[in-house]
Amino acid sequence: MTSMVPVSIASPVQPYSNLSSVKQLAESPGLNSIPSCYEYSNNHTDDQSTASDDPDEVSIPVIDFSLLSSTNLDQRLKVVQELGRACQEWGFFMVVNHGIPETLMKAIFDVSDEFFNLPEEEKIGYETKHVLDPIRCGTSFNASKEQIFFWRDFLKVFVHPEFHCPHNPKVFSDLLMDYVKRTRQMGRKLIGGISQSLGLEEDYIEKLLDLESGLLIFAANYYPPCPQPKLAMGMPPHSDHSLLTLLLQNGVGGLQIQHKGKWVNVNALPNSFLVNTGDHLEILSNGKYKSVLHRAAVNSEMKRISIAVTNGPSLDTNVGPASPLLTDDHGNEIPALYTPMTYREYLELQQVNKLDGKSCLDRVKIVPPTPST
Ligand SMILES: O=C(O)CCC(=O)C(=O)O
Ligand SMILES: [Fe+2]
Repeated sequence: MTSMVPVSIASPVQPYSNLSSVKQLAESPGLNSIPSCYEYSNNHTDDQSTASDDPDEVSIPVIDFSLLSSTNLDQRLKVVQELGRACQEWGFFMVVNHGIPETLMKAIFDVSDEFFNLPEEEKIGYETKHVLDPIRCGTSFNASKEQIFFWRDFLKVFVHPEFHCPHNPKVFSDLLMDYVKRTRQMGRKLIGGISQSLGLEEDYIEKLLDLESGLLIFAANYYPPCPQPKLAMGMPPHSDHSLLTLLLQNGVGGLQIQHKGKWVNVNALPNSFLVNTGDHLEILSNGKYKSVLHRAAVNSEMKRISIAVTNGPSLDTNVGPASPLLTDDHGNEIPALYTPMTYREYLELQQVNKLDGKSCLDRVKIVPPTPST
């Protein structure tokens, strides 16, 4: 069997292959410190607070999903307002009463875990080459571009409008299809509520961004136990490219979001979904609903798996701020703050750069001219 350990422990900085897994490194016998190329905290002094700080845990807004289908209009209006507030004040909320069976949620974790446990040789076929390849497997974020690696392996699969799935484990495909069908419905309903919270028709975003052919990416993140968790980082501060991301974690915390300029820990109620706003909602809402910065810390005790489904526009829809949001109540024009771009172009732009805060979104932001004096 060929060795796929990314770096030798004796000589840490070695040519690195995208295929290598940090899982295999973490399982090397006697590993009690991390190679220097994983020392995030020592190399990001510009990131004012690093994972070595211990952020507070906060209560994030909770949305009762069942109320979005309520026939009681007052109840529905109330939950739409709550959704709008959660998007505007947090960019993050927890969804309960979503109707997705607990057994399916558990099965998705188990099958993802099984995938990461496949021999490295088997995962080679899914080496990450191009951001638009429908099945990609790798480590860190974009290991060919990074000097400091993240303590994370990943699998990313395009599951809509075309459904893809690795051949192994054998049960993956049926489970994933069911999971995607249900999370897609949930995402569309939430986006409908968010559309209304912006004062638009419920199906406005759906139609404008052609969500019938919207791109959904299933991402499983695997963070093995790390001998020096305060030095390493599972995923650095970033915003998601999506409209909305639906996230689950295997009961092990680690997700942190930036709220009012401070990093805070978020933990989900059992069987709830964590939902965050992405860059395309920020663009569409002309900056009203900002995408939220988040990151994943690691720990020394337990492996952590998170499962994200990103809900995005169709790849070829040009997305810019929604035109009804560019006029105020008095009919005055509001300047568009983002340059329209297709989702395809946006994904390619993100991939050629390092994952770095909101740097991709910054490239489509329009800087207003400074008033001449
Ligand atoms: O593991 C987590 O909690 C965060 C994952 C994440 O941010 C992502 O997949 O984009
Ligand atoms: Fe993310």
